[in-house]
Amino acid sequence: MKKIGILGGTFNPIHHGHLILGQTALEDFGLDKVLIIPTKNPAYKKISRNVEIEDRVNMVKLAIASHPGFEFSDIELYREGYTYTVDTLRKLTQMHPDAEYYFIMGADSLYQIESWKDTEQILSMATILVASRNDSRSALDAQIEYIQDKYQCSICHLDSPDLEISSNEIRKRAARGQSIRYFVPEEVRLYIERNDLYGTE
Ligand SMILES: Nc1ncnc2c1ncn2[C@@H]1O[C@H](COP(=O)(O)OP(=O)(O)OP(=O)(O)O)[C@@H](O)[C@H]1O
Ligand SMILES: O=C(O)c1ccc[n+]([C@@H]2O[C@H](COP(=O)([O-])O)[C@@H](O)[C@H]2O)c1
Repeated sequence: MKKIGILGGTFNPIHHGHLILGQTALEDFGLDKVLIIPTKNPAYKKISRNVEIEDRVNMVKLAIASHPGFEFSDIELYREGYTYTVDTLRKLTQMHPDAEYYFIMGADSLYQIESWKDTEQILSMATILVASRNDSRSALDAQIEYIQDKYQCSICHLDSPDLEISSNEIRKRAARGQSIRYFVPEEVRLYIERNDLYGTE
């Protein structure tokens, strides 16, 4: 049975925190591949600086181009209305009913997961792999236990290096004129600069 990882995100922009998270999941859980899925229209989050979905997609494609274990997926790009994970998982399980799905996330997402649409359904269709994000390990363990007990689902801790990198910080650095070199892959940095995505407001 194929083991498929899913790494969804706003990716505004994609950065090394995302890539190392996906790579750790791929390796530590013996996944066959990780689908990198840009979220087109999040219900819960404004797209800062109104960066177009085309730019977020282009940056994802540049970031993962050389990695055979990562696969870009457009599954959320052609859906009307808000983008929900439950719809993505339903579609994937319909298309490949014989695969096992692993939804990869940082701790902030697990703390929010009960506010997501159809949490219980999501947790019945995928195993969650969660990494801490410079937060307390004991608080994350408590959240894992709470969600597992409440929904009788499977959540595994992902032992990924804690990298204090966020898209928000990258946008702020770029707007202040600070370098974002090494926060993102070089091709992504050049794309951001060429298209002045986060330049001074
Ligand atoms: N440095 C990181 N370490 C671990 N997980 C991360 C890291 N950055 C992002 N993630 C996870 O990747 C997924 C997609 O994240 P997203 O695209 O929102 O990036 P972000 O850096 O959190 O963005 P923003 O700063 O704009 O909120 C989320 O589950 C998030 O928790
Ligand atoms: O389905 C939902 O209700 C839902 C609510 C918040 C986040 N998500 C998903 O969680 C992933 C990370 O989201 P974000 O906001 O951290 O970029 C991405 O795939 C989102 O579509 C999904």
